[in-house]
Amino acid sequence: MENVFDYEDIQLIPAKCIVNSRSECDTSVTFGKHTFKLPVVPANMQTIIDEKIAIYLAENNYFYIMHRFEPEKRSAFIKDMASRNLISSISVGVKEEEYSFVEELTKENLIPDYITIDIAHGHSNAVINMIKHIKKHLPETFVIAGNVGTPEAVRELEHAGADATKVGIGPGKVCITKIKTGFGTGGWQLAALRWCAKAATKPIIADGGIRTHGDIAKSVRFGAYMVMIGSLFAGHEESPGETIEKDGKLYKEYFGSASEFQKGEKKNVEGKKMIVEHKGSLQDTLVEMEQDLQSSISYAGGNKLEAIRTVDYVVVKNSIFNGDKVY
Ligand SMILES: NC(=O)C1=CN([C@@H]2O[C@H](COP(=O)(O)OP(=O)(O)OC[C@H]3O[C@@H](n4cnc5c(N)ncnc54)[C@H](OP(=O)(O)O)[C@@H]3O)[C@@H](O)[C@H]2O)C=CC1
Ligand SMILES: Nc1nc2c(ncn2[C@@H]2O[C@H](COP(=O)(O)O)[C@@H](O)[C@H]2O)c(=O)[nH]1
Repeated sequence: MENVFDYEDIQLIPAKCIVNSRSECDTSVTFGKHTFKLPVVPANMQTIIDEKIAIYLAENNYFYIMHRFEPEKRSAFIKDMASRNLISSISVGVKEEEYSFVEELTKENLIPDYITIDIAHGHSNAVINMIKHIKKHLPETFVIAGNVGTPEAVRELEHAGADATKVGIGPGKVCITKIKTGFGTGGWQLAALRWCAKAATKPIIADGGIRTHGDIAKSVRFGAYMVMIGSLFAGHEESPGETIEKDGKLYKEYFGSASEFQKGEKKNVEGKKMIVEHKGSLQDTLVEMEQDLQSSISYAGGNKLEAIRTVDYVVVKNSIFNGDKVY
């Protein structure tokens, strides 16, 4: 495999500006039947999203994916979102009870707009069978399947009926898959995204490893239609979980979906728990993300997100921050 690189190793090359103000640049993206303000989705993790945040995001035209760790709440959630005339977007696993859950949704005529199959190793028959099951019972629902890290996996999941695939095994901030198993796209996530995008005929979500807003533009350049982000969304006022005070500073917890803390047992643990600095309001971060992405579009020499997809780039091997801290 040639050209292995990650976010840190790449700089996009500016093209002649065609706008008079960054505010003229349009960051919106169409994903499935809907158009959203940003090509960004907060990770479907329990310390990143809850019902209240989902409503806020949907009301304000941002894409969201509800996590699957309170399975009994999902039907009521879909009903509630429908009663508010908002999109519904949920996650499922692949265990036996999830098959019955999908069938129940059909019986109750609860049709989610989006379902994400949220599994660590998505290149598997378990995921292929679940895609087929959802497409059989809920044919109108847009199915996102993952996670994967190879073109073969993207092709197989698309062939099974997935409407989008999610790329990223091991690059996450609270991930320890790379350490515990020796496998994954950690350290070369951006190159893996590029590799997968070349094979994809449907949209790809880049998942994990985003550390700066510029990484969103880089993901778009290398083939992402959506970018899933955990750690940058953790620690906000609205984020689920307790605020912790330590040495006079405020923090919030962020834990992996495969952490011992999430699982409640020490079995196949591939995630950890950490605390992150309290960041203020989610809305401020979303606005800053939009402004930064508008600026990226202007540097790409366009006024729409599409302009970023074709910009030139250079590989600067781990040197773009010159040893500086990111912020
Ligand atoms: N993006 C990433 O890099 C990663 C993300 N995660 C997140 O952690 C959460 C838990 O993930 P996951 O463990 O898949 O979900 P589950 O714990 O729900 O497991 C789903 C099913 O798949 C089986 N399974 C899980 N991993 C493997 C594997 N490597 N090979 C064969 N079978 C497997 C499990 O059986 P059994 O447990 O008996 O093996 C179980 O039956 C998810 O939210 C996922 O997104 C976890 C790791 C990596
Ligand atoms: N290996 C693990 N990966 C995990 C776990 N929980 C979540 N995730 C993945 O991380 C991203 C978020 O990454 P970030 O760099 O933006 O913080 C998330 O969307 C999942 O794909 C876990 O326990 N283990």
